[in-house]
Amino acid sequence: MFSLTELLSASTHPGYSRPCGFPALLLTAFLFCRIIKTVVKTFKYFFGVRFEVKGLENFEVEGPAIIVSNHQSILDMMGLMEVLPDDCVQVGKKELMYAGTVGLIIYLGGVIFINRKSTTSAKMVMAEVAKTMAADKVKVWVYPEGTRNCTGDLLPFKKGAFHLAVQAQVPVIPVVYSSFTTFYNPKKNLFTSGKIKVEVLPAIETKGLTSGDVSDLTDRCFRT
Ligand SMILES: CCCCCCCCCCCCCC(=O)SCCNC(=O)CCNC(=O)[C@H](O)C(C)(C)COP(=O)(O)OP(=O)(O)OC[C@H]1O[C@@H](n2cnc3c(N)ncnc32)[C@H](O)[C@@H]1OP(=O)(O)O
Ligand SMILES: CCCCCCCC/C=C\CCCCCCCC(=O)OC[C@@H](O)COP(=O)(O)O
Repeated sequence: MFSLTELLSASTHPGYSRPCGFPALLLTAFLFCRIIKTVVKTFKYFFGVRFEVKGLENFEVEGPAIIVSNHQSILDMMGLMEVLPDDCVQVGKKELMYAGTVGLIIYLGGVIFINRKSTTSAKMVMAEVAKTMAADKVKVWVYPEGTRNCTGDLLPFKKGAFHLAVQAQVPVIPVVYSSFTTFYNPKKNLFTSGKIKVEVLPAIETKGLTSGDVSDLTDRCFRT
């Protein structure tokens, strides 16, 4: 069994690709996130993007949880910095790790990388996370659409996040970003000033649910 700390550092996990020996532990992630949050929060004024955050109290559930949110573009990451709990790691595609400086930031920020091209490997990593997130007392943020989508609508949810919640028997907390379509051009990656609403919704319990309930749980979260 691998702890989250191991998953974030020099894992020898067969389905997990993180260069060995690089000390990106949870504490590093925590400290690093603090720095990035401060920088991004300062820069948002320069970019003219404003945020209206609601429901932050819904993060105050006891113990770990799975957070799921929609994912429209890199702009989400600015909103993320407004709400990201200190005790939270994120799940991301492994290609991000190789994205130069951004990859390094993401790596140090404590992202758990999955290989979307290998269902078996992605499931294996998520199963390890499910086993250890309680001991590590962390929340795990997953983008259940599995890719960026800037149409103003939601893509169907993939079920990994919900399997994870059921396996770990932890609540799911949905987070919703309002649509960027009015001020963001995804093709050119350009945006004008605008306001983004970010709402943290009440937790959905999974205690007592089994793998047979995952589809219903996925639908329920999709509809909220
Ligand atoms: C502040 C510091 C800064 C640092 C931070 C900066 C920000 C960084 C932010 C980074 C942002 C990064 C943002 C990003 O990078 S977003 C992209 C990466 N994230 C994701 O892809 C997450 C969402 N994807 C999933 O959950 C997928 O389901 C996975 C990837 C797991 C598999 O997808 P795949 O397409 O291969 O397969 P499938 O979904 O058709 O599923 C196939 C079958 O398997 C079942 N199944 C699925 N999972 C599990 C499981 N765990 N245990 C048991 N079973 C499981 C499932 O029910 C289905 O069976 P059935 O139901 O049909 O019978
Ligand atoms: C000029 C823009 C200013 C935006 C401010 C960004 C805030 C900086 C904070 C953190 C460091 C950068 C993190 C960038 C993370 C990008 C994550 C991302 O968007 O990955 C795409 C992936 O999910 C899905 O990939 P595909 O849509 O399937 O391919």
